[in-house]
Amino acid sequence: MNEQANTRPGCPMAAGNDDNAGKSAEWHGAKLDFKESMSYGDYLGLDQILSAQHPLSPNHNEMLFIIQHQTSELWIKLMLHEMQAVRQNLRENKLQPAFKMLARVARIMDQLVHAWDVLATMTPPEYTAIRPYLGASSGFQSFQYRQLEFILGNKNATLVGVHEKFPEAHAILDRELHTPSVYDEAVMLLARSGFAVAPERLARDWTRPTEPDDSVKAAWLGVYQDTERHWALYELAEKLVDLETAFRFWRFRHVTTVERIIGFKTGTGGTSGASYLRKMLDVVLFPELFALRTAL
Ligand code: HEM
Ligand SMILES: N[C@@H](CC(=O)c1ccccc1NC=O)C(=O)O
Repeated sequence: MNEQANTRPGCPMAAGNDDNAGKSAEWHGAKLDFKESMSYGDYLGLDQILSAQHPLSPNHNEMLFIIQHQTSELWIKLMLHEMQAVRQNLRENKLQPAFKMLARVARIMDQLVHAWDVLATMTPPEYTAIRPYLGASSGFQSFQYRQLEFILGNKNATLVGVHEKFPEAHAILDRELHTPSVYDEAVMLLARSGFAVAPERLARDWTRPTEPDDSVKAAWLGVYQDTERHWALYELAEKLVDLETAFRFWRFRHVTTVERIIGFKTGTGGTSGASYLRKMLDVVLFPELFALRTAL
């Protein structure tokens, strides 16, 4: 008798099978009784995660829409966790751990870029059936996404107000707005490494988005002109460029997927929709790292 067939959990042949009579359930030595100890689902909080999908429409495709966003939010949560640690490591001049985390964040972003392929299986009529149920909700109100933009330096004080309804999220975002970004920390590291960064750049208004600075450009140029001497800063610069490149692809896939699904309709969040998202393609997170390349 094939052991695999008759001892598979839930296999009707297992129940009452003579080979198993009188024996307690067994499967390749695996622990099967979790009445008293922590199981997979307990550890991962799957009760909460898997009971958090509440489609509002009768449309089959809404489950895809919900899960696509929920998984994106989970990955954004991890990116924030990593980027906060990157910022702290840069402050402490610990570059090696920061490199590992930056590489991880870039790979997560790549994964989110490819995730658009799944959502793009949803056609305009399929989405049109769901859209009326979304009301005024929009990804524009994603608090974690806004925090990610802020930690990367794309600050925007006006958008913090969106989260006033949720004091905890609002406080976190407001703190992030006032905190130097990961890129600001990289610039401070350049200064600590002996590069002449303008004092105004080192004590700027942190609530403003990153603006290109000639002294920072000259410093990064110095790094790229003598990579042997400044290897760690060179590696940091390239990791940041990797991350920004992945983020640019994400923005591009967002706008092209949106154009494919809703064309040029106004967004549920109140913006012009695809045209607004196209403008966001002009955002440059780490301006000097791209500008210096022309001078090499
Ligand atoms: C059918 C799919 C989607 C459509 C039609 C769509 C549409 C839009 C539109 C029109 C906007 C502009 C804001 C507005 O007025 O609503 C927007 C913003 C946004 N969406 Fe989506 N979106 C889709 C999927 C996603 C997914 C999967 C995510 C991932 C989390 C996402 C995240 C965001 C974010 C973060 C913003 C704000 C961007 C910014 O302010 O720069 N969207 N989306
Ligand atoms: N802004 C989208 C709606 C939308 O995409 C959305 C709505 C609720 C939750 C997440 C969403 N995704 C990204 O914006 C629209 O205008 O159709």
